[in-house]
Amino acid sequence: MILSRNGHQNYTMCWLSYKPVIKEDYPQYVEEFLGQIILLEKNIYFENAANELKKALSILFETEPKLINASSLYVESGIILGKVTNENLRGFITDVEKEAVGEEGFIIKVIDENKKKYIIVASRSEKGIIYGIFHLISQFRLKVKLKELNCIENPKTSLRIINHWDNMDGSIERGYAGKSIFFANGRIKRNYKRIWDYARLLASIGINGVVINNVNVRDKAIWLITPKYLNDLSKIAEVFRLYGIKLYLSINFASPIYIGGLDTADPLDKSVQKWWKDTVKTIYSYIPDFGGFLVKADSEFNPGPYVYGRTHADGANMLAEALGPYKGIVIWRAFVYNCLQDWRDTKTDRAKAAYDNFKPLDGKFSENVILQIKYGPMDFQVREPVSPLFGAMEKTNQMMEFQITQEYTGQQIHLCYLGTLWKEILEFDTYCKGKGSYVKRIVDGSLFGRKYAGFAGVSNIGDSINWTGHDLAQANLWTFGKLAWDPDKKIEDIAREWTILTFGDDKKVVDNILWMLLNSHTAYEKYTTPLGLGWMVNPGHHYGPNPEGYEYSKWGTYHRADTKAIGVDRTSRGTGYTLQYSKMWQEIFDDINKCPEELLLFFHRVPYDFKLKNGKTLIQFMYDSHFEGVEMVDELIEKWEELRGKIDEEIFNRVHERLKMQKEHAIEWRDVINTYFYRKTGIPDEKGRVIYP
Ligand SMILES: CO[C@H]1[C@H](O)[C@@H](O)[C@H](O)O[C@@H]1C(=O)O
Repeated sequence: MILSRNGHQNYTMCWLSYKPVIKEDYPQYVEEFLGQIILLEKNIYFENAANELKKALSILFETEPKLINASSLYVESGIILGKVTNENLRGFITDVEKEAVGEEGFIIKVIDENKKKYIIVASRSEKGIIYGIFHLISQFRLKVKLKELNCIENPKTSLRIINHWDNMDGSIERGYAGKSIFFANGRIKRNYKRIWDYARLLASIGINGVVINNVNVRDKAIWLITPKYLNDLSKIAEVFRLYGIKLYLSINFASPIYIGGLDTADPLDKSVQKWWKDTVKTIYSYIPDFGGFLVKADSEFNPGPYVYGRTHADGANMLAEALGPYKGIVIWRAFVYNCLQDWRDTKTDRAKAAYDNFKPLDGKFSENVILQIKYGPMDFQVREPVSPLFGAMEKTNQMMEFQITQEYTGQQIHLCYLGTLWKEILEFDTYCKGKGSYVKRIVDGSLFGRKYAGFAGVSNIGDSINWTGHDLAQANLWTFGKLAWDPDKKIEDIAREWTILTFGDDKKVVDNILWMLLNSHTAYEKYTTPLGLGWMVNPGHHYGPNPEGYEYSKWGTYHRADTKAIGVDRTSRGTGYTLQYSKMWQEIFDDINKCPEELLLFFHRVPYDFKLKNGKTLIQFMYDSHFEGVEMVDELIEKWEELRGKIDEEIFNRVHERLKMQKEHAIEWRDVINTYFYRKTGIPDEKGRVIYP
């Protein structure tokens, strides 16, 4: 539902757009249990959670539940909010249950006795209660039965952070949903209402941290860590805090030079160390629960410790020491590679860079440093193997970096649901400690017993009416949060829940949208760069096909197609990239017949007449894949058109428009890529379809 244009709110609330439930559909517990909200704790976090609940109930069930601040339980029914340790809950929550609720977790427990009818939502701390309340609200909306409300939930990961690549002029690097909600014209915006609603959206999916500025920290953004901006930042932090979310900032490693007037940023220099300590102290005087720094160092022209002949551990640990006393953390990105390569150099392999730079530093990072690693070794392509760093650094805290914004996956013009890909990544078994060494167990910290671990997602939101440009791209944000909370959750369930909460539970609506989501990544992969090929995009903005767009440039992303073969030999006989994996995967990836086919061209140089598993030649597979991909877009459009009249008209039309653009651009991909291969090889399509000469 779009809210008033001339009024206050000109944006939707995505999956939090509550609609009244029709009376006949009211669950039987509405009358008996939802008459009042009983607040057992007196603090703003619990009060805020109670207000969220009250607001939701009043829309969903047209009730006006009374809000009772109580120090004892004198009423006989209602929803109770309290801490698990609250005296009044003794007798209702067992010791075992109490123990099972962690720092950010919650329990929902139904008491259905003769005289007592309670739904208890209890958390250990101020942080967990908002998660519990949002969970309960969504259970109501999903029409979950009374008995099934009982649950204990704890996030499996400690860090669930959104990374904004927002610049202070209001632009967003790789943003496809409008302008920044945080910055404009070199200043911090004061639109707390939108930030408030953003905090609500994030808390409802379990996010607990947000980095609001771009990792490329330039110009004015370098000064965000100074009193010039800290006052305004503290206001933003205050809004987020209410929803259990900590504020983090990206920093420029050379700040001591830019801001401090020093002539070095050498991490081992005493004056540099002191400068950072003073700066951090000032930050915490404004924002007492400041999360910490995110750092892109020695990467794509950003300064870093290499400039001074120091290691990344030297750099990260210096900052960690400054932040440590305040429980702050340093999130250090592993996206470090040579971006001044020469295409004639076939020895350097960009895929090897992260491992080569960081593996030797395992065990050298301080306790409050976390290495943030992109899911694959290159750069968020439609398909890449899992980065070999996962599993290779037993003594280092690690985080998974996913790109929610669709830089290489259709820029929110194309529907490309990323949950299916992310799930595959998380389920990958690295074998680093034998069978069962899943990526999800590395990034939740359990495999190596790390306290700090988790997920970072590059934001796909902006100030557009629906936050994400493409309405269905909201599903990517939702899914990121849900997977970060619990990487074991089934992806179909995550997608289904989003669909119902966003569009209602009409069977056709749910079936069709679910099909669209779950098949869209496959479609995109088929009509763009299948088999692990990747890239082939227009340089700079990265939208649309350009087979040799990056082929002779400095960025090191070559596919090296000639008239006979395509792909890079990354086996132990080639660049040696496969040697970065555990023995078992080395052998599989090394062998062209065992290598998972969807990654074939990532690992191997393959002749066009090579026979794939289904008997097709590589070239014929390429042609077929591109035609099939476009046909799948036709199906996406069909599925959507069947929902006309069942979906809010404005949203329907917006998505419809984008799907039509997707079709047009998918055709362009198909024709440009197929033509490229036809020209290279001279081999015609055996089905005789039109491939442009
Ligand atoms: C923020 O810079 C981005 C850059 O825009 C993007 O094209 C590249 O993929 O990755 C960089 C990174 O992840 O640092």
